[in-house]
Amino acid sequence: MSHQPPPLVFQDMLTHHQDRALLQELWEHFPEHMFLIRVESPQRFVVEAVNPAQQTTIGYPCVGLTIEELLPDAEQARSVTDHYRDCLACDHPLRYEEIGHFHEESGEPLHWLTLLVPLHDDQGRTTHLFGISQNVTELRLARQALEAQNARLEALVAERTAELQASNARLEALASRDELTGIANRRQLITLSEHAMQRARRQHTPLALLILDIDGFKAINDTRGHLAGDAILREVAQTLADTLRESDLLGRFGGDEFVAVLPDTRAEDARHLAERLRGAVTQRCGCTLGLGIADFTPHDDFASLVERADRALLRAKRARGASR
Ligand SMILES: Nc1nc2c(ncn2[C@@H]2O[C@H](COP(=O)(O)OP(=O)(O)OP(=O)(O)O)[C@@H](O)[C@H]2O)c(=O)[nH]1
Repeated sequence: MSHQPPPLVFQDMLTHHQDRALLQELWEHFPEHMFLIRVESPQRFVVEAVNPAQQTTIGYPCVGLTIEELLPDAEQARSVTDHYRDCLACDHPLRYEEIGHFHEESGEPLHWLTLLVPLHDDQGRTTHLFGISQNVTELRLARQALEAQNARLEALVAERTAELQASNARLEALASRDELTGIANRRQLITLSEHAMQRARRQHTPLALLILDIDGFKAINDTRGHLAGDAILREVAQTLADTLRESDLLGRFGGDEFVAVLPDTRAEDARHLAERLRGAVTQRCGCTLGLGIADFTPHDDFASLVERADRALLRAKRARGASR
């Protein structure tokens, strides 16, 4: 198969002589490496010529050397000849980046961006590979430094975000917890109770609300002091939390009043549980509890439910006062 050489780039503008002169100028003065490799076989590549820029870098006569002789590092030589074979196989200009240097004792490896062009004879056989190599080490090192800097920044942002999330979680916990007892505060109790009531309404399930109030707490404070009063509030909260189920909600409603919301619980079961709570508090905290219970109806909201439980608590207190 005969192979038509492509027309010269400048054939319409330059004479053949000028064309050659231009190539000669480029070869002599181009600041990047230019080289011509003779393809003796797909396994054997020999340096045919290097331009002055590349000759300066190499520093010793290299024309006539095979790639293995030219490059001291066997792996680097293999990588280069692999690129040459790729170029032969695709029979098309090839661009690639490689890392390496010409001298064994050189320090940090250099990065080269290379364009390789197959050159053909009249029969279309690839006899030579023409290459231009640009030293892009500074560019690559700058890119690596930028990537490292980006990675550091990303790590810093991730660290700050985690800190922020943790402090948000702490703030949220602080905003939703009663400082003295650690159980839900009134605001949190109302929010959670509204959700529980919505579920009860939707699923037609029972729900009960208990108000528990420490009997004669003012007298405890007055006789044993506020710190002792605080300790009792903490003990009562802990005892109530220990006795209730995981799914029940418990909060400090204010002063010496606690509210428990019991999802999936009928009035009768709520009464039994309330007695258990009172028994546990009497036993563990050395005080007694007044109690009011309200059963949820679909028309209730938190306020109406609390109001009924509060009235029941007052009635119970009055009844106990009258019976004393
Ligand atoms: N130690 C302490 N006392 C508190 C706290 N919050 C409210 N109190 C006190 O709790 C007492 C509640 O008094 P009352 O509402 O009259 O209740 P009580 O003395 O238990 O009366 P009854 O409920 O009728 O038995 C008041 O003296 C408040 O000052 C607190 O965080 N710590």
